[in-house]
Amino acid sequence: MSLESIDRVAVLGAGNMGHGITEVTAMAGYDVTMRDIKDEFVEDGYESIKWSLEKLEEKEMIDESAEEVLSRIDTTTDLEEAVADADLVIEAAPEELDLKHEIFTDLEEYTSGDTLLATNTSSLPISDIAEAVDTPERVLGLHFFNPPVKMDLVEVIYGEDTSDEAAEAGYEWVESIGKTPIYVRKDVRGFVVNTIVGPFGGEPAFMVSNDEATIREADATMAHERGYPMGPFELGDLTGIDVGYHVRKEGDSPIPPITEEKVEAGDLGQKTGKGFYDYEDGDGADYEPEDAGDFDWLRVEARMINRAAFLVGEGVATPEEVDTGVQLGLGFPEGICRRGDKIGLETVLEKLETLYEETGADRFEPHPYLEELVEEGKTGEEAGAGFYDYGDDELGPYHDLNYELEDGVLQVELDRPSRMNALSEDLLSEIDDLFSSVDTDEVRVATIEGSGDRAFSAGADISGFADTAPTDMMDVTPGFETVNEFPRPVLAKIDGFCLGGGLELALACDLRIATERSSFGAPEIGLGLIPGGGGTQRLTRILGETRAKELVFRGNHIDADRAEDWGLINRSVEREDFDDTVGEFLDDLRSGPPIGLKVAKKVMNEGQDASLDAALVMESQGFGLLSSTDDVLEGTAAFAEDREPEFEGK
Ligand SMILES: C/C=C/C(=O)SCCNC(=O)CCNC(=O)[C@H](O)C(C)(C)COP(=O)(O)OP(=O)(O)OC[C@H]1O[C@@H](n2cnc3c(N)ncnc32)[C@H](O)[C@@H]1OP(=O)(O)O
Repeated sequence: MSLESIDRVAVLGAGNMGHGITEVTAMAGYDVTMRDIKDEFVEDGYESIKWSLEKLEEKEMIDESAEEVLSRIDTTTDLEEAVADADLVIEAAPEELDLKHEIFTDLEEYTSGDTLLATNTSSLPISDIAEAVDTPERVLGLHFFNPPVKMDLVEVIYGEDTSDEAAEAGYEWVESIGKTPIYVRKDVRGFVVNTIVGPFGGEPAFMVSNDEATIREADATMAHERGYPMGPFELGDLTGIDVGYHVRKEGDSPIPPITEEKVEAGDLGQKTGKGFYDYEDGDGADYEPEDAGDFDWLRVEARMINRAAFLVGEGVATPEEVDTGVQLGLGFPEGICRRGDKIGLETVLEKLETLYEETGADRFEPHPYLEELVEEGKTGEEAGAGFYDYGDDELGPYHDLNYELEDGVLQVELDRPSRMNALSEDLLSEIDDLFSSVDTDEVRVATIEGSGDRAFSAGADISGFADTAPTDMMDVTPGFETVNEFPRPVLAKIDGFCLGGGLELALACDLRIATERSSFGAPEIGLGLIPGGGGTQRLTRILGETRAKELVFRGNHIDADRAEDWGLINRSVEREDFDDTVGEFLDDLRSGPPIGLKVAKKVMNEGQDASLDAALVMESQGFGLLSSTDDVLEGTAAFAEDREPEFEGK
């Protein structure tokens, strides 16, 4: 049982999750059979896949045609036929344990002992489902999020008997389809993501029930001040108030009175036209930033951080896994462990202790792991350690970016795919920190790219704006300047949206290569703003006033071909040629003379703002300085000997 042994996949269920999983599996190049119990279910699922693939093809988000992807999908209503040759089966049937038992009993009969058996359940224990088979070691959870085509995260869940071999094969398979897996090492209710999200909706509902807050206060604070993609009540209305209600009921968790009232009245949210907000006779979730008041957000976040302490302390997941889970699965602006470390775990613990003392409610009882961290003085970033270690003997830890330094190439990936790699305060300071602390002797060239398949970066993180002081908003530039002044060439690899602050970051790089589908713009004017990370100045210098003003004043996007035509980027290339073109640039830059490139960059950057006379002096000083380097001796010797030079940066 390994990734190499997985060629054919069967997905059982053609509903929202089933057909979505089928689609992403086929998109990754696997042959897949989608099975449901009735022809009409299978046909509906297939039509939805076809529609979605055609949209993706239209937007150039897939490298092949919709037809080619569809040619890898078979459909059937016959379970045995669907799974007979499958190496991996993913069950995505309704959430009824008896039904899943029936399916897994049949799977034991129809599949070979080597077939990996996965369930996409979001609420049933994997171990309970695995009871139906004699070989529970090959049963695991692969929990996709809705819709699978859009959502990057998959939880890979161990049941009590799941073997490491099976879990690893599942994990690697998830990576092979371009999704991000996280391990859930124990079969806990809610796995990782739903464990954390519980208090996000639940605690504000208790507070409103107790007249300690209003719905609008809670939503406005959490969305506009704490940066969550939407307020807890808006979220409840969107997912269905009854859904959260049933999860609590099944888990024997106390139910907030307001939730109970809504369910009893049949006001279940958007689907019934009314929930916490009125969508028929009212304006829906119409809260505004000024509704925030003094809502006690710490009470909500302290409970989520306590749940994170449970997950980490009990060995269910690492802080990195918890944080990846909430960012990709829930669109949280940053990881919840990271947030705890920033708030200070002693503050979190104190909040929980006070509430526990005042109310006696179990949900506030601090988890021993949280107490342990605080007792050991690991109270967060300021103390140098918390959930994470912030020791300063190495780079990072970085939460919003990834980097790799190999063979002289520093590859930096902006890692906030659920927010289109929008530049949060953290991400900006991590860029600043990395480019100012990395050992430049080890680096010959750096690249910056976005993670996910949609954007280089869609600009500064708008969700943080309402709560940001004007002085902090003006703090965008230092990170970009560090990149601009980095003594090695920096190349922006752009595939997708490159907007606002994202464009400004790309402009701070020396070279820009983009895929044809990419688009560029300075949309800040639409927000009542102007570019604040060097955009007004660098655009004018690079494009000239006419084109720069068009971009800044109109706020429109231009495509990559026009961007190349205007000189905004060096190359616009087809996606399939992207890596090769970048590779050709990198080969030249990596083998070029480090000091020569450094001086060229400095003189060209600084010369732009000097008079021509002064700039020419800078150039000749640089020229003179280089003439005494070993690299120049090597370059001229290599020329005379008709060989490639080997520059050492001396
Ligand atoms: C000094 C610098 C200042 C600035 O940079 S100001 C910001 C300038 N940038 C912008 O104004 C661009 C804002 N974004 C957009 O216009 C759109 O997005 C796109 C055109 C890039 C894509 O649109 P679509 O395909 O419909 O996707 P989606 O649902 O809007 O975005 C997917 C998720 O990404 C989040 N997101 C996108 N851009 C930002 C951003 N700049 N800050 C924070 N989040 C962003 C969204 O909210 C959403 O998230 P969810 O799925 O949770 O709803």
